[in-house]
Amino acid sequence: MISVPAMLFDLIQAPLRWQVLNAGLQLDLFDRLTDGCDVAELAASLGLDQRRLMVVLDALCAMELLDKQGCRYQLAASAAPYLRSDSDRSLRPMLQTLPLLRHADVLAVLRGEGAETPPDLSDPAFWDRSAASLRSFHRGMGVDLMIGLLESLPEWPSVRRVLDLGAGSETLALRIIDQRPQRTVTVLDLPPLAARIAGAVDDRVRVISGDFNETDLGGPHDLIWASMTLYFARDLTAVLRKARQALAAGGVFVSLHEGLTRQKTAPESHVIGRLVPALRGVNVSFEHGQIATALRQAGFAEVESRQVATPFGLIELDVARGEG
Ligand SMILES: C[S@@+](CC[C@H](N)C(=O)[O-])C[C@H]1O[C@@H](n2cnc3c(N)ncnc32)[C@H](O)[C@@H]1O
Repeated sequence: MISVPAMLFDLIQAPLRWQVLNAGLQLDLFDRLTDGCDVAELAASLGLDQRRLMVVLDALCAMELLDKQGCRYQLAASAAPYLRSDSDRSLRPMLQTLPLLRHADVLAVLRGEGAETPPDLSDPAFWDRSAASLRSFHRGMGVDLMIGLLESLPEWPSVRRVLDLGAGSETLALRIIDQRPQRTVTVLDLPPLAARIAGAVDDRVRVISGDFNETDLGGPHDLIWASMTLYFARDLTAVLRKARQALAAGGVFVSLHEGLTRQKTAPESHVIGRLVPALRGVNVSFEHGQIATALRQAGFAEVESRQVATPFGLIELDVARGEG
């Protein structure tokens, strides 16, 4: 556990880390430095002062995103998959859009200064605009974790038909099918994001375009996966009941959402990550046990819940089985 003085001192540095990374993104440094480059050459090509550029490059080295050899800087091998724009696992679309939602002058927002337009998470166009960011999150970090969680289920080896509710991208569906081509995956998402997903898959993936509050979920499915999407259920129990009815006998429903504890003050990653949207009036987090309770109310006989440590914070995994 980090001491309070150490934590407070670290907070002085924390915003600078983001700003240094952001400078690197804006200047396209990570693509420019993929094969290494001399600082004088780089400064000339960017029209920047060499001394100042070196200060920023050294900071990126301190953050282990670049390597330095004399006056030559190169993108670090461990960072390259996530920071090169041409990499399958590039996190750049996420890094360039998520901060627009998460960062703000907190004091100004708290004081109600400036024209604040809250993001409208119920607007399908909002999710369509988030498509590149979601795909990048999935490819760069999310889907590895999700596949690991699916593989931890005893049912997984026998699962043939999967529904990904509020999928956000085709990435998980394609990974599931690549693992075992006999599987079929249906993804459900709002139009126009669903149309975008349909354009990125072949006939191995079925796409349902609609709102899960109203649309038929198809089926029967052996497994229904719902990750960070159930906030948009108008009646959570009703949506979960509909999901239960769309499962085959012996089917399993899996939810991955945060579960806030300590009177909604933990885990820190979620409380801080969703602070600015919450200040602007958009507060969608679930509390610990809320989904498990709704799953039981929806008629599932058995609900198993556990906390999962992820690179984006502690998340609650709820696995529901059986008829109530
Ligand atoms: C935060 S993203 C989560 C994406 C993905 N499941 C994940 O865990 O990364 C929320 C997703 O839910 C979808 N969504 C929001 N409201 C929905 C609704 N009423 N019906 C279907 N999908 C919805 C959004 O379009 C988006 O793809």
